[in-house]
Amino acid sequence: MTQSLTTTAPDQTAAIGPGRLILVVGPSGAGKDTLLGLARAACAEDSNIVFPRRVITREASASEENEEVSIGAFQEALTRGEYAMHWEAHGHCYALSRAIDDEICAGRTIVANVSRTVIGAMRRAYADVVVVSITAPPNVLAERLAMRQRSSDGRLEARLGRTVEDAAAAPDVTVVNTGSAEYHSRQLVRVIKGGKWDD
Ligand SMILES: Nc1ncnc2c1ncn2[C@@H]1O[C@H](COP(=O)(O)OP(=O)(O)OP(=O)(O)O)[C@@H](O)[C@H]1O
Ligand SMILES: O=P(O)(O)OC[C@H]1O[C@H](OP(=O)(O)O)[C@H](O)[C@@H]1O
Repeated sequence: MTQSLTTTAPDQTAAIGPGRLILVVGPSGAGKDTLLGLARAACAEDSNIVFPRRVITREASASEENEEVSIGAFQEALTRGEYAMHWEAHGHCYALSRAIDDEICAGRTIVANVSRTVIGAMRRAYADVVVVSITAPPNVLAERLAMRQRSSDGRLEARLGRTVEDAAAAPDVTVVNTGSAEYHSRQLVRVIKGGKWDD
């Protein structure tokens, strides 16, 4: 497990700051949205911590209030440069709006569940990036996805089989989410607030 919480982009003049960008990543079923939901509630009183809604080409559901867009609207917004980052996975397109850049320029902390494929580019684009990997053993992932029964998930074997091989995707902090979600969400909150995470 690694604990160097801050990554400084090589070209400080070009990087967007001074606020922090916290990227929560990990395999499907690890518990990213669960821990983020609990952390969001714990940070509700702090207006300097922002959990932006993701833009996704799928319907919003009980497990996530994403901004739902059609594939056409997504591509038009992308062409207009409206997204700070975007990626594709599991047959859907995802993005975070450029509005996060204004928040980061104002010194706020942005916390979001993103693809491991965007980490390298985000480390270069932003001045203060922290990557938090949420993980669990493969059998736990399989059990959790089977239990979740989200209708838009598609074939669970495909979700479980997805891997991202990218040296730039190495996390700063790893949370093995096999204890209680409440316990691990408190670890995430400590990272979000800039403290030691495993006290
Ligand atoms: N610590 C935990 N203990 C038990 N169950 C958990 C824990 N964390 C999450 N879960 C459950 O595991 C399932 C998957 O969690 P969640 O949807 O948060 O994963 P995810 O990493 O966001 O997955 P995806 O990338 O597919 O969206 C959910 O049903 C959730 O309730
Ligand atoms: O495997 P990689 O590329 O790291 O992650 C891809 C995407 O998979 C999950 O999407 P969903 O919210 O389950 O649809 C994550 O939230 C992430 O956005």
